[in-house]
Amino acid sequence: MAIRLIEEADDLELHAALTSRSDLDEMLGADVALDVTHPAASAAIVEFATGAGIPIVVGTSGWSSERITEIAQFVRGHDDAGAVLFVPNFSIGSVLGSAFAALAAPYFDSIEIVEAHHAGKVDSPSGTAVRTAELIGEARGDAGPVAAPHADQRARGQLVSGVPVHSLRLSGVTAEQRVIMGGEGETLTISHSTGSQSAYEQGILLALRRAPEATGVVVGLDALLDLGLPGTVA
Ligand SMILES: NC(=O)C1=CN([C@@H]2O[C@H](COP(=O)(O)OP(=O)(O)OC[C@H]3O[C@@H](n4cnc5c(N)ncnc54)[C@H](OP(=O)(O)O)[C@@H]3O)[C@@H](O)[C@H]2O)C=CC1
Ligand SMILES: O=C(O)C1=N[C@H](C(=O)O)C[C@H](O)C1
Repeated sequence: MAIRLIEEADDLELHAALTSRSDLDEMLGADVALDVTHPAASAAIVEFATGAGIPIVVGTSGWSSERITEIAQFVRGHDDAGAVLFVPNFSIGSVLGSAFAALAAPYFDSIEIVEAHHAGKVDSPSGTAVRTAELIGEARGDAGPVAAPHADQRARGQLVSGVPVHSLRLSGVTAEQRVIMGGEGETLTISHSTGSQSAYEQGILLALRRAPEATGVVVGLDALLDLGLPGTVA
């Protein structure tokens, strides 16, 4: 789908389309790279691109904030390193859903995330859920950590920034996320469903067009949408 988008866009030209059997050197000469591969392959691809001074858009999931910080340190330490734009989710609706969750987070002490993906997804929790939980953690500030009672029990999910995340892997699903918040006598649910991969098209094109002018390491399409969320890794 990414290849088709690039080929169809008047202002973009496909330099090379790599597979798992390609030599990363095929990237050389490109103005921008797009990594949508596999969590086990992504680190080497990103390191190659930044080392070669090629700005890269990373859609591949499975990146921890620790690894992103390491990449940010490398980029900061090398003037000629290519910028890295990590995009946990290319869907505008998903990005807005995460932003709305961050906005509401200080007002609800109980917050949990339930994400569902197709059965072929190899990593969990999803990159989107990790990003959403991190935004919630940051947004809470003085409100302190989310209440996550009995979180030591396995069925209570995996804590990300103190937020329990529950992952479902189901046939018949593309990608879904619900952020459920509990307060005094009420709950608020922020829900997003990806019905088709076409949801990613607008975000992929936006990221590819903006990456060449990016500097350092940027996390989240929200940074390009001027939503005012934390996105630039200092
Ligand atoms: N940010 C976002 O909005 C989205 C992110 N994703 C993420 O993108 C990633 C890919 O997802 P999906 O497209 O469903 O996965 P697929 O398994 O369908 O496709 C992965 C592709 O990556 C290629 N590939 C694997 N390893 C390498 C490598 N070392 N070098 C070059 N190419 C490689 C594979 O090629 P080959 O055929 O040779 O194996 C294959 O074409 C996942 O991490 C997923 O979570 C997915 C959707 C949206
Ligand atoms: O594997 C997928 O399909 C997706 N992965 C990304 C993630 O981990 O959040 C983005 C989207 O949810 C689709």
